[in-house]
Amino acid sequence: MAFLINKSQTQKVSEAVISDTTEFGKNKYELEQFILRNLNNALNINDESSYLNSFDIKVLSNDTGFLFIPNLPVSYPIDTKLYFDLYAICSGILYPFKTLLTQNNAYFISYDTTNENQARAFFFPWIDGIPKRLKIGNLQTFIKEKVSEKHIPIMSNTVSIDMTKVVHLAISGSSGSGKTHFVQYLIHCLKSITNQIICIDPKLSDIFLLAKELNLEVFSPIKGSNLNSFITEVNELLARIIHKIYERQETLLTKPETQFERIYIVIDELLALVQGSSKQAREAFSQLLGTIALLGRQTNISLILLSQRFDATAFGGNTAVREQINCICILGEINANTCQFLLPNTNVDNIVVPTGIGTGIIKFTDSEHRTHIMPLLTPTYDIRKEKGT
Ligand SMILES: Nc1ncnc2c1ncn2[C@@H]1O[C@H](COP(=O)(O)OP(=O)(O)OP(=O)(O)O)[C@@H](O)[C@H]1O
Repeated sequence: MAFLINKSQTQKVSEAVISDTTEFGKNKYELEQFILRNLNNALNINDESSYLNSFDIKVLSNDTGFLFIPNLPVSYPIDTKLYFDLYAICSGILYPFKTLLTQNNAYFISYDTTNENQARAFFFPWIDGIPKRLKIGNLQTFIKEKVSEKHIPIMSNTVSIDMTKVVHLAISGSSGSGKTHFVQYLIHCLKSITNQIICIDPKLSDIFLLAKELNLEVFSPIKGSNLNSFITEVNELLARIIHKIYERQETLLTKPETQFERIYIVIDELLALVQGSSKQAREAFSQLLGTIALLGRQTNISLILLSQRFDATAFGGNTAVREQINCICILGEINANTCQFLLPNTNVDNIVVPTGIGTGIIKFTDSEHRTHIMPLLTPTYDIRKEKGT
């Protein structure tokens, strides 16, 4: 059957838009046969196929993904390479009916343990359809009705961020890829939950203006001041936050159940902050940021970091910060180069990323879910319209 493309996903890619997605993909049996047929043709495993009963496909009844079940003995290794070969074939053929969630490693689960030949399977989690952009008419009404700390909607088809599980968040992307638009949305949402948002805007630009408008604490360089004086001011702020962390840790010693109000620290354009500053100021910044990154989880202090490029320089040389970030958004061009620092060891080649402004990929990691990566389209909203300008 020919694939039909969902109109909302084509954006500027093609004018030759066909009709909306059909119902294909809703029928479990039809999907299983479709995947089997394609694997029999495309999978290179010593001429083994489902016709020889060498493997089977099962779509989960709750529509969270499908299983590849090898039927032993088989002549092919059941290893990470096979997992990613299957992923590469299926992510393409399932578009636009399902979006496979990229994994870092082969996702093994046990299947029929009463039969040693089918006791294991590969799991390929997916979301139904393709991620769709959230188009918000009135941001304030939307926030009132839909946003809570546990649920910040990111895309339609129910993709949302649970900020109670996000320890630290990073947004990267080249200039004009939509970082500011996205973080402004997050700040608006977070403001409806807490006033404990501190913004640092080395560019004295959009984040500074938004923070002023929302009455948030904000730090920006004063016109004419040198870079060192600004990073020193930021270092003083971070030292103050670390003091707060230690206070909270002390409280936890005697009252371990204490729930602290989360404090968000938004830092726009990390590179602009560290570049050009003295080595001493940069090292102090790197140590302070590292301490907050490490101790923030326990004490409810979250970093929201933006940068055109993340690398060791952006963190002032302290790559330990990266290990603490559990929600990563990369906007703009997605390739091994743009992803190598934030997503090392991840093959992003087969992720079908939508084109256009405010698109890219998002990776979640939390204690309940396995790490997965999915295409991202950031929400569209128009604040000016609401202000009537
Ligand atoms: N999801 C979106 N929907 C509609 N417009 C968007 C979206 N994301 C970004 N834009 C628009 O694209 C333009 C560039 O976005 P933005 O300023 O956020 O990029 P940026 O990555 O922050 O760039 P820079 O690093 O230069 O500040 C802006 O006009 C913004 O309003």
